[in-house]
Amino acid sequence: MPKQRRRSQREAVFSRSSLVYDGSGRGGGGERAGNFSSTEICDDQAQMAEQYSGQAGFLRDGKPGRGCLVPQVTITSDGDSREITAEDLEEDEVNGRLRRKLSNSSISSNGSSTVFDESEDDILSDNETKSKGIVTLEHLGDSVDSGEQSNAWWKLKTIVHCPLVASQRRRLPWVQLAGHKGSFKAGDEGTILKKFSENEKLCFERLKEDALLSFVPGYYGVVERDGELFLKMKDLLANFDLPNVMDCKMGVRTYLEEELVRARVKPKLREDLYNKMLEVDSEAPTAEEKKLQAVTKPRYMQWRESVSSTNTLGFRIEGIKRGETCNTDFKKTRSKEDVIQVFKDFVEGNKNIINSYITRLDDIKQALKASEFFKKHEVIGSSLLFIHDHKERAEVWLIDFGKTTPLPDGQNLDHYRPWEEGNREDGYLWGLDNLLQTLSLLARE
Ligand SMILES: O=P(O)(O)O[C@H]1[C@H](O)[C@@H](OP(=O)(O)O)[C@H](OP(=O)(O)O)[C@@H](OP(=O)(O)O)[C@H]1O
Ligand SMILES: Nc1ncnc2c1ncn2[C@@H]1O[C@H](COP(=O)(O)OP(=O)(O)O)[C@@H](O)[C@H]1O
Repeated sequence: MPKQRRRSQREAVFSRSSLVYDGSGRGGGGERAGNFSSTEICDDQAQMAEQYSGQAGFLRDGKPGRGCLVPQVTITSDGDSREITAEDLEEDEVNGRLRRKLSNSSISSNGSSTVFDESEDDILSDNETKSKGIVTLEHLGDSVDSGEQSNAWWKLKTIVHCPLVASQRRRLPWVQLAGHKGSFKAGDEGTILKKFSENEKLCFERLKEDALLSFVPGYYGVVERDGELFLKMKDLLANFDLPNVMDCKMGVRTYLEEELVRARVKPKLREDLYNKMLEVDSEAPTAEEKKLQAVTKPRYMQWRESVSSTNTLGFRIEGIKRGETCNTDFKKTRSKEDVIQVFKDFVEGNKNIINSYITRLDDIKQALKASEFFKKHEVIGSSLLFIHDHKERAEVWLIDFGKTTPLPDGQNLDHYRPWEEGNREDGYLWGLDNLLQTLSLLARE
């Protein structure tokens, strides 16, 4: 059946369905629950199921967790839809600057890749599918330094026979463990260009004066290439020799509250996300979703959070490049034990590297606590990028501020409190504590 027709049929079915918050915890973030307080990482599934069913939010450090329900956007055949209000629409406008980020679509990203299995077409295409790991960045020939317009992007790969300086050659190929394929281009020496997002640009600008400055990639402004805008930033891999890289997405929530509202107000059924869900677990979609062959984005994101360690630990592993192999198949890496094993493999049991990572994460924690930026922003979908090499050099950086959004004047987050819709908490520091605790366990093994 033609794609277009399939879509309109789905929409017809969907208009009779509704998006409701059922609070049941079915298939989504129901495991992220409250009324729990512990100094331990919470990864015991039975305990989780018992204590958290249908609720959200938990704390460590002995603070009492406040129970709250995870607002879900699942599809049911009957129930009430929320009406669109003028306020909703206004909010939609205000948040329009995030639209580019929110309207990206992607397809599957499971499995691993090596330097050699990225097809030419994939490399050349700019269709914003998900990146699988090792990619070859397009490069803008000579004018990349100047900030001037250029005629066309070329791929570095196509010019490897030309006399390149060593650092350019070493940067081939580049590593992109998460995000959308085609989002990055090669910049001049030691820099990369990321597709422009107004929101991310504002974050980089605000971070210039902030305590976090030395933990985020150097930012060198907006550049235009071939009619497209990019954010120019430091390539964190540039000074490493054959770096090993890990991307850890931070926080207990990976979608903006705005996305939840949008999905209620103007539900968009996504076949690509349904298919990504099926690839991981054919039983995950509800009967209704199976009928529709589609899910909403928040439903997909909540499900991703529940099957990975996002809900239970406040962070999850997105991808790893070790040696010449990339692996982005960590969607079901959920328990503390599994996470420890992945870290152990990543550093090949090297305690010096683990200890360097712990020291750096401790510094990051102190900087986060001192940061005015952090206090005043909801940090969603941001990652910690771990990089080390065979010389035992090890660094951690904060990356991806595409969905980091400022709070209204006067509102602050503590990044520990459980999330309830409206409070905009992200669980970042709770996740960081769990990450530190996980690495400490590994260091003591
Ligand atoms: O990791 P998988 O399971 O593939 O899911 C992806 C990631 O969550 C992306 O976040 P990130 O870019 O941080 O990796 C997200 O992009 P957003 O950041 O735009 O939300 C994608 O949303 P869509 O692009 O809407 O599909 C979503 O499909
Ligand atoms: N400054 C950087 N230096 C080196 N690698 C980076 C840098 N920024 C991003 N990356 C790589 O690109 C991937 C995706 O980056 P990210 O900013 O999260 O993109 P997106 O906004 O599309 O999700 C990361 O997992 C990492 O591998």
